[in-house]
Amino acid sequence: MSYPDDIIANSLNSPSVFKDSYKLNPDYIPEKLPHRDSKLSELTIAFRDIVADPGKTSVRVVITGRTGTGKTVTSMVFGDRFSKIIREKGIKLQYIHVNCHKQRTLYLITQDIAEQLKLSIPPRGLSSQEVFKIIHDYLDRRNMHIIITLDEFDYFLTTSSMEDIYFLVRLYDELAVTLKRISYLFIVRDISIISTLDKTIKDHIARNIIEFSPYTSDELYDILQDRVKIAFQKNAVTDDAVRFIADTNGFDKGGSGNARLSIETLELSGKIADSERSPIVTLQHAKEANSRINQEASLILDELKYLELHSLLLVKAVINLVKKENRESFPIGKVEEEYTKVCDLFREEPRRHTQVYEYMRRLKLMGIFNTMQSGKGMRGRTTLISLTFPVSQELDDYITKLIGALKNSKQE
Ligand SMILES: Nc1ncnc2c1ncn2[C@@H]1O[C@H](COP(=O)(O)OP(=O)(O)OP(=O)(O)O)[C@@H](O)[C@H]1O
Repeated sequence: MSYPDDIIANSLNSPSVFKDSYKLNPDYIPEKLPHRDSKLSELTIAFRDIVADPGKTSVRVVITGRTGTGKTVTSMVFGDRFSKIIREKGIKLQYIHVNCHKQRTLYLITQDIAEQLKLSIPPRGLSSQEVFKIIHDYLDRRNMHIIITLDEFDYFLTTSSMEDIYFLVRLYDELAVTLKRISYLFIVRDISIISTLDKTIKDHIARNIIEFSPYTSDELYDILQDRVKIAFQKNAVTDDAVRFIADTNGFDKGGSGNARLSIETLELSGKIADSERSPIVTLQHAKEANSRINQEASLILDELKYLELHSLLLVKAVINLVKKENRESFPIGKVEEEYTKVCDLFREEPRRHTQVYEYMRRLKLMGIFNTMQSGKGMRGRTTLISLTFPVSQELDDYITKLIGALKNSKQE
């Protein structure tokens, strides 16, 4: 065979550490969910009113937690199994999962729900309210109940009109029905978005909040070992490699506690091993994969080095808030308040309000801060600030060191 076909054919047939790499894909739903048994149980308890007295109440549950903590996968597994078990008890229940980031408007959400119910809706001319009425009539005719999961609900709350939020959440104030056939599971990354909502909306949502904590390194280790068993050849991944990935991402060791990132690192480690024609995934492969995945984060660390003192104090303020409150975004006023405290701690005179806002604007332009308008459903609109990168103990120490160095150089 001639060049370059020989290379391609050779690589195509070269051995692989993978047995079934699809099982590392984000869309793959694993059979087991280590360390989420208690969440499956909490969800069941929250929704069991549907079984006790079908149609009496519309259950509302909120799942909250950082990215990669298993919110989506756990709710999908729960929905699938719960509806099957309930069906065996003679209650027709369907689980419907809608991603509000993909279906960005109330109209698209209702269309998606109808589609999942295999209900054909005339393509044009009907309002979302009318579509909901058709859905409800359909459920009545079939004597069915549904749990609608609105994943990435933060997006809906921040982009939709007050009217649409009201309608969706307060559904049964608007629809005159005898049996409440629709229950909701709302998934939000940041619970503060709920606490700043109007009381009339909040009361309909925040009755039952289930929190998903970031995974510890031991928890990630178990999750990764499960994937190693199903996705890799026997004995192809060293224990050192798995332990390393679990330790760098474990929340208790200063990582973000993100299972997605950990699985991605495992997959990349395998690809690197394959490209080197190594029959096993070693610690070195895991380290290489980790540094490639974290390259973006290290670019940000580089930028932080060149910040002036008060921008650093602002970054430190947000880090403090993330650690204290275990969430990601904060109203701008709260950040300024924390900044004043940080200044006190470092014996620095805080800058004036307008100057602080100018620093924040620059941090946003540099890609260090993210800003987002709070939802229309919130009392008064405010800007919410978050960091564009995950907080770790290492980062916190690094910023403190940079602040110390700048203060020293000022005194000299
Ligand atoms: N306990 C677990 N056991 C096995 N796999 C898990 C577990 N938790 C999460 N995962 C896997 O980690 C990845 C991320 O999980 P998932 O999408 O559910 O997180 P999430 O909390 O919804 O994240 P985001 O907020 O970014 O949407 C998926 O591939 C999922 O299968």
